[in-house]
Amino acid sequence: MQTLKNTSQALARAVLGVAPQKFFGSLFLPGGHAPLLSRKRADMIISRVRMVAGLFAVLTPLWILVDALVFPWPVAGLLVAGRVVTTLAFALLAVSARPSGRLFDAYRALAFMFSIPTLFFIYSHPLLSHFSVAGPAAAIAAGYAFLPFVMVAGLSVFPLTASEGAVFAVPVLAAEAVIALMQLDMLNWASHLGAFWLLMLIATVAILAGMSQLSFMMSLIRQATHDGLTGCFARASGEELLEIQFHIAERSGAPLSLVFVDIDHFKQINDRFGHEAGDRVLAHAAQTMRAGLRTGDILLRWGGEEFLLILPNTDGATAASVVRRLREGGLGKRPDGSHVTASFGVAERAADGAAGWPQLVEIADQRMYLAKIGGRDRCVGRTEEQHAQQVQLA
Ligand SMILES: Nc1nc2c(ncn2[C@@H]2O[C@H](COP(=O)(O)OP(=O)(O)OP(=O)(O)O)[C@@H](O)[C@H]2O)c(=O)[nH]1
Repeated sequence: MQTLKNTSQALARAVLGVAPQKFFGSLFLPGGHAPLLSRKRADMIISRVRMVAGLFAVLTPLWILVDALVFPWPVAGLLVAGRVVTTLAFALLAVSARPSGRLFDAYRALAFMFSIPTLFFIYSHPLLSHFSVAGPAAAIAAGYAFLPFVMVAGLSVFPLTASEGAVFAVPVLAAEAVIALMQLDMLNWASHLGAFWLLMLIATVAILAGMSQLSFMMSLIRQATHDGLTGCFARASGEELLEIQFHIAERSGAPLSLVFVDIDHFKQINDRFGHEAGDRVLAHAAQTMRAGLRTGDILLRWGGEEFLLILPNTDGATAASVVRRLREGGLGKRPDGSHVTASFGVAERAADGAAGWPQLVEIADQRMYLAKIGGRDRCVGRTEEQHAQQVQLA
């Protein structure tokens, strides 16, 4: 049974290029899955929309020559007018779509892009059927009927989930169905049904291609944004996440806590047991911390043996209880069998009046330092800091 499972997994991996769980994980990826992924995906979609729109803004007017040469008047004139409008729409899209990091803008750009050829198809197809053309014009007109096939195949260019791909394919399929219904008296049922079936198959393959792009993109982003040793977010991507979370909290007025974590006497591990043993301790401590967090909490490696814990929608008191839970669970063991401990500094955006995320990090860092000088293996938050100040004054 296990062999069968392994073989089918290996087969699926060979076909899909990634583990099937990862591939199908991208099926219904919600927009807010990870703010970083959403941002990068939105920008990639918009830059591809710009590229495709720019390409068609150049290619569409070139085809005017073919229309003018092949079709009789007034069909040629009407087609040329349609192409001029189409060209202008593509050009407008190519210059106006700007990467904003927002998925909504990416969806809007995609919808605009797909609606241009769909409307041209709805406009041109009845036109060509109405004025019956013959000879080379008839051959070219028959080719124009394949425009919806090109459109659904174009879905494969974008890193989309299955549901997103389906949403963008449906209007094209609907346009094909409407056109077919309008012409039922002229052409036979079977050929329309066959064409529709083929269109659906191409849409399915294009959506699968878009999903595998998304899956590939997700693994590339993961590699680029995560620290190889600990699997936590790396500092650069972590700073981006901090900025996003800080703005979200500022806009909504929600609390946002930050915990600065620094492993105690880590240098001794390296010095006594070697760098590799130190690496193992670091990786294990990070893994233990991650396992103790809620989904939505973010752990990033700030550098060396320092970590930052971003806790959205969490006030200072709750953050302190999160730290208590982490400390109780332990951070693993040193090679000599003693417990790994750390010093923690907690800061909260509103309570500490931080003007920006760098200031919030600075406050948490200072409190972590207070925890170090207070004897290590402890947590210092706003209350403990105030208490220490009162003791100093007294
Ligand atoms: N093995 C390993 N060591 C690292 C890594 N990054 C940083 N270090 C080491 O971590 C040590 C940090 O030492 P210190 O900053 O003196 O801090 P500490 O020994 O933990 O002492 P306190 O923080 O004061 O408790 C240095 O020796 C670094 O070389 C890493 O990726 N792997």
